[in-house]
Amino acid sequence: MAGNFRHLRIGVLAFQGDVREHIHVLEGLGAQVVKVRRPEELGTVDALVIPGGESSVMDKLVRMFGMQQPLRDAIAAGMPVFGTCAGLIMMSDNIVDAIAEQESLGGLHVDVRRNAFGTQIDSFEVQLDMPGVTKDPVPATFIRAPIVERVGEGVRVISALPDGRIVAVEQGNLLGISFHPEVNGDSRVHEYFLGRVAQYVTEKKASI
Ligand SMILES: NC(=O)CC[C@H](N)C(=O)O
Repeated sequence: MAGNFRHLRIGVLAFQGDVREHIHVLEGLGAQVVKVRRPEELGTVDALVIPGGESSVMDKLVRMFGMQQPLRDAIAAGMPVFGTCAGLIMMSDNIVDAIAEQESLGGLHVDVRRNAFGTQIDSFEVQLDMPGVTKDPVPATFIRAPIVERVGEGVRVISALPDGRIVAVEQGNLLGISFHPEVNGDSRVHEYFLGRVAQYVTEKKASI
């Protein structure tokens, strides 16, 4: 394992979705992990993971628990956030096919399309190049996955499928990925994120 992440306190937004899988990978990398459902819990973490699941349900729960504004504030304040699949949808400024009343948190300047590969049968796994994130390709599992249809200012495309569809982006401290790096027993994408968080925490301390 490359970094030492013991000093990092990582929140996983724990309303819905594959919370447990993310916790497993993050703890395996040595980070302290807490489930986040309340503003007080969000206030204790260095960074946040928004898991995969169902974005419309997650959105409802986020609003019901009074977490929409605190999460928007945290993103605006520069907190590193890593969203996978539904998590990417939650971070996006615009959901082109949002279901009625569905809102996102926004912050990540992209347009995203939900279920872009069709329905459940269109779950698949590929080996994906992620230059700048990992040296070798990562196994990427797509489950009713979204794609990024437009990237705005300051957004870097990290990975695209061979046909050009964008499946991973980064904008400052925000990392959004269409697939599920937490389900393959491969922790390299999380390790990359924790490396970014470590850098952020060091810079934040230096500026105080
Ligand atoms: N695996 C996933 O997170 C699927 C995302 C789901 N299709 C949504 O719209 O939220």
